Amino acid sequence: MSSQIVAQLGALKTRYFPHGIAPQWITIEQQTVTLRLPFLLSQQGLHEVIEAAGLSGWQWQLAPQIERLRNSQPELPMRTGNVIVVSSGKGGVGKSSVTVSLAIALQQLGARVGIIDADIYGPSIPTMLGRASDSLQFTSRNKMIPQQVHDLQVNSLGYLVADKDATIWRGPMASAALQQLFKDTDWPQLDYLLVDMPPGTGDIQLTMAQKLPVTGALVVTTPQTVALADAQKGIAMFNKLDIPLLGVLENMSVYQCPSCGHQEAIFGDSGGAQVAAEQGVPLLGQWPLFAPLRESLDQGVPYNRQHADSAIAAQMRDSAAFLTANLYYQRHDRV
Ligand SMILES: Nc1ncnc2c1ncn2[C@@H]1O[C@H](COP(=O)(O)OP(=O)(O)OP(=O)(O)O)[C@@H](O)[C@H]1O
Repeated sequence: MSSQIVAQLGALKTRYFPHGIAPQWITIEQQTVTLRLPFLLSQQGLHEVIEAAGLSGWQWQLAPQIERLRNSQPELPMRTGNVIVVSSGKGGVGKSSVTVSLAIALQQLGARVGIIDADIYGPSIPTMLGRASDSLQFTSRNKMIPQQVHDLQVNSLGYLVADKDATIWRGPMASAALQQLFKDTDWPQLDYLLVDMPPGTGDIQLTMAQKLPVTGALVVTTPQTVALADAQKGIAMFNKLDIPLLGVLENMSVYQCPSCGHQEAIFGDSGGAQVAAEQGVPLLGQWPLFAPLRESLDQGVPYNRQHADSAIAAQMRDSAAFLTANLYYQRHDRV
């Protein structure tokens, strides 16, 4: 029976498992199938697998064993796990909100997660996570101790300099500051480290991306035409740097009324999906413009942390899990 299930799962072709599930990821004991995947899987993803394999009579369990993948600078010592840069061609599309929400979602799925806030134009992560006025502590060896907020490990330019000081920095200073946040922080063992980059695709972003050991990148956009053109520039930038593009996340896809749940495509329809299709990269998700999301971030408690059981929090976990699967498939064949 076990070998039959392993064969059935191996032959599956789903969104998450374009090549099926490898036999070494599956353990079967009594009536329980355990998936020890090298990336994360959401409940929705697991449900898809169970349905597609026709194995709903079994107990299922996820025990992820996240793999540390090759990055753009393999010679650097790595405690920080897989480094994922979050970028946007255009400001204000919700890059920082997406970074925070994805970090919470990854952590809810069982990963150890850190965030570097390198947005020199407005390091907003400390505000979104609360405790913005906390100052950094240092180890006896003068390394920065990351802030521990909502079970995430965080360091931000916002903890180091006043907003207005960082905004006038030029490329080399911004790049040096990012490297310092990366190298001079006493990061614990992490599975994923998300880097909130400054918006845009100019020299600053290019240099910053080149100096980090990057495992993969994602581009955040809204469905607006102007944001889409900028998203394409972002994709081109990562292609030029030979950094795997993990996908496009369409934020503020539709306006969702907090009272009745009605959805309205006020910024246009599925633009992010079109860009993803044109560029041949995955669409990681289409998140609604949802006022309670902004309100909770303004109060320093991310919405999906506060409402972990909500439909939006589940959608965010699905995007986060899909991101990790794409990261694995893009990097694994070259490890
Ligand atoms: N899906 C959403 N629903 C509601 N509000 C959102 C959503 N995404 C982002 N926002 C809000 O929009 C504003 C801008 O978002 P955010 O600061 O994350 O954008 P950004 O792209 O990082 O901006 P910047 O270019 O300044 O770095 C914030 O007030 C945020 O709370």
